Amino acid sequence: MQPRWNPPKPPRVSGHGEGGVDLVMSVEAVAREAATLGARRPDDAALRALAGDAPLLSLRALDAGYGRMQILHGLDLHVAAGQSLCLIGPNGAGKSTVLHSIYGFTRIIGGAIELDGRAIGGLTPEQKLRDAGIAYVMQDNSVFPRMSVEENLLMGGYLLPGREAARAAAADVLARYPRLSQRRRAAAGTLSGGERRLLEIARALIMRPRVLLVDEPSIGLEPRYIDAVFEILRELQRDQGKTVVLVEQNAKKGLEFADLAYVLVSGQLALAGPGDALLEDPDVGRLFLGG
Ligand SMILES: Nc1ncnc2c1ncn2[C@@H]1O[C@H](COP(=O)(O)OP(=O)(O)OP(=O)(O)O)[C@@H](O)[C@H]1O
Repeated sequence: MQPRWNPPKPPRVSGHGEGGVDLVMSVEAVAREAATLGARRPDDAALRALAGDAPLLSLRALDAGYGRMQILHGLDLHVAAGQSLCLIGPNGAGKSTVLHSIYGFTRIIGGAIELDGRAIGGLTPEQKLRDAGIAYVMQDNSVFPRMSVEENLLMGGYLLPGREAARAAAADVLARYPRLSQRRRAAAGTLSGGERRLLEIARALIMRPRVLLVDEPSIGLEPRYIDAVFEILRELQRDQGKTVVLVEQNAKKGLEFADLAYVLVSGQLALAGPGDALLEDPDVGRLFLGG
């Protein structure tokens, strides 16, 4: 008889190197490398300095998880207004859990989450979105395929007071993205992969957030759309001053994009620095960039 419980697969470290080479490491190698990187972990003062000593969003010694399972262990993180920060690391390291914790999807066990120096760890996701100006773009394909582009955008405004406010916000967003505007009456399911990702980001903008949490913007996208999506995020950061915190499995793209990068291993910070510095870092190169 087949066992009903499938034993967990061993963790893999995967990255996308030059030429799209996937790097896969054994469990032992992951443990060994994690220990090496841990020795280089910056302290809180160094992390604050990376955020110009003026963080907008901070995690302080955050312990968080799901139910009884603790995933994040004493995580410190600081990002300033208008900065971008990319989380990279092995599968299962807890990168998405960081975004889930900031947005309010996890159980906070200890530590604090602060926005502008105010503790926000106790707010619900709705309060985060409506009151704190934090929006979350989830990893999975989350458009409603049978609804039009415009209707999908209106869904992003469900916390606004009344349909008219949502319509006005959707019109603002459509004015910024002609590609979506041209197709606003089309069913979202007929959009290309890149357009669907744009719609997901645009929907998160309806509430005019200050902070955008973006989970794996490049996942499932054909290579020709990936640069376009990062360009949209860059424009939001550079021209509109949004703070962007993202998780990215394509480490090279994430590091090229982000001002700051944090490497997470087993729910702990292993390494952090400017994105371009980590792009040149030999440990990061070996682990995540294919050599
Ligand atoms: N909603 C959830 N409920 C329970 N456990 C979860 C949930 N989401 C994630 N986990 C668990 O938390 C751990 C960390 O997962 P997480 O998705 O944060 O890692 P990750 O670094 O983003 O990985 P990946 O790169 O594979 O997406 C994993 O063991 C995962 O199974």
